[in-house]
Amino acid sequence: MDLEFRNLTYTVHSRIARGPGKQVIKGVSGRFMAGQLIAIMGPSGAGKSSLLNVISGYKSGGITGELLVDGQTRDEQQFKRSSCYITQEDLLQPLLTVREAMDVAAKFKLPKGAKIPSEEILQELGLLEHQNTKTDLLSGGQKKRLAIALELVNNPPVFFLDEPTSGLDNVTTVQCIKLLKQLARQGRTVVCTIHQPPASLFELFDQAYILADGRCIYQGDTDAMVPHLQSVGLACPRHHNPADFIIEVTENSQNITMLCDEILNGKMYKSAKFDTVPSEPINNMHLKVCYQIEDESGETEIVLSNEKCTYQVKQYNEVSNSTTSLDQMSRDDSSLAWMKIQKSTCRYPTTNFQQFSILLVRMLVQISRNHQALWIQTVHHVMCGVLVGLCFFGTANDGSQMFNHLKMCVGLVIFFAYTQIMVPVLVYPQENGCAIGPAAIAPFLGLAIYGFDFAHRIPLIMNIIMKTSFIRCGVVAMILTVFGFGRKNLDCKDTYCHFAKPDVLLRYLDIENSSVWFEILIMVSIMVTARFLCYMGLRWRFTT
Ligand SMILES: Nc1ncnc2c1ncn2[C@@H]1O[C@H](COP(=O)(O)OP(=O)(O)OP(=O)(O)O)[C@@H](O)[C@H]1O
Repeated sequence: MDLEFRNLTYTVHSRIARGPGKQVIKGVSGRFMAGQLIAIMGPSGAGKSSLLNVISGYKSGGITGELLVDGQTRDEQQFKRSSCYITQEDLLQPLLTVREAMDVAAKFKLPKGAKIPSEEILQELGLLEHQNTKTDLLSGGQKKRLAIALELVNNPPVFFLDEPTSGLDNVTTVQCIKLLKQLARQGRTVVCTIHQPPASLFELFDQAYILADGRCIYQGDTDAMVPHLQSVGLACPRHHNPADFIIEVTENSQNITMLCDEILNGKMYKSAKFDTVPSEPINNMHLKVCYQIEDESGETEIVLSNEKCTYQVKQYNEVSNSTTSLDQMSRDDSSLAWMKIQKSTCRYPTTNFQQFSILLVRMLVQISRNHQALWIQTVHHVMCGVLVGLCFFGTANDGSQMFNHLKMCVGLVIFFAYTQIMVPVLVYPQENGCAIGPAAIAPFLGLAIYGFDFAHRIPLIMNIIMKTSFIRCGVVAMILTVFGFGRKNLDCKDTYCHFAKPDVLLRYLDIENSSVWFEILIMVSIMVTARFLCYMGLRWRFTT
């Protein structure tokens, strides 16, 4: 799949300060060809990650310019399904083995019944012997290879990688880049950002795309870069790393302008291979993905390589509203075939329910293996149970202890609310946002205990606001459970116990007309609304 972009700009807007925004990518053009390993390089802050995010479709807001695939304006949805993005941090699921992680990815990405290619891919990427190792115990290089293996499950023709070598030692870095080169040689377009690679690594790349201050200062074959720099009067000293040299020259802003003008901000491509015969694709890795068509009569097999491939797709007949299976024994280019399959299926291979089930099973497996969290929960619950029991021992039926009864109900609900939040805080203290949960609960805690001693005087509007506190709903439901349902009068050892009759307490708290089920309904509604808002927030994040 050949990627192209023309006059691309990307502007970011500050969420705090108003204004025209900052242009991070400034009208660059370029093309990345199938079968090539491409390095996006440049000094820190040049816009490498931003460019990668824009051309991969990871960012879609604040962009102007044209994005093309195989010479045609691209369909963003389809392109996203034809490409993958591997982030700098390896986002691997902890507590799963390598094999399990592969199988989960395959279940997500391949239709039911399709052959799961986990073993084949692990074998090719040298991870088969580690298939029973937990992902968090892998070395940096193995993690990176697993991240690539997970994407290879559905064999997309375009790979984007953000700094794939960061945190790896020299040997592992070379292995990683050689693997990417192998993937590229099989017909994929592999684009990655990289920080000043050593000369030996730099020459492994086919194409370099160098950015400085959001502008393109070089685009072309890696081995054409030094001659190009020399031709514009910037001779790279002998034995000097060309990748370091071009970054060094960007310290002078006049050089940036001159180089940007020379390469027409990416419209020009410098090649050193006009006279050479294109190298034969290395095809020593046969990665196949089988897409099972619904009626199981035809199985589509795509071998992503520079070889031609055969495939069989179902076609939708708009006139008769039916689908017919067409034997398209095509000799198309494999990436074209990939796109056709995506077009013919027009939806994700797994239904929403299947995705939910896969995630649920994965989560349960992870919870059951998270011994630390399970121990924390067990010890925490047992200790709190014993302490609460000791504090309120022998007072359950004592009519003079009304305020202690209320304290117990409030304490238990808060205990359950905070327990759920504290486990992730204790287990993953370094995760972003883990402090937000406990902090966000504080106002609801205030609303939960507000006005217990002047319940009848709380204005209606405040009553409605208090209903938004799920902790209060929990407290009210617990009080109604303990003192409602026709509970008999409590014992009274004093001369007079005002709250010995449970009905008096419920009336005093102004909850005699509430029901446990109504409070539960409100809690469920709050839960559904919160999850819906999270879902909408995530959707919004993914579409901008
Ligand atoms: N959302 C944003 N808001 C404000 N500024 C941004 C935003 N995204 C990027 N920038 C700015 O755009 C410029 C380019 O950022 P980018 O991360 O693309 O650079 P980079 O070349 O990848 O840098 P590095 O190599 O250090 O990771 C930086 O000056 C950065 O501060």
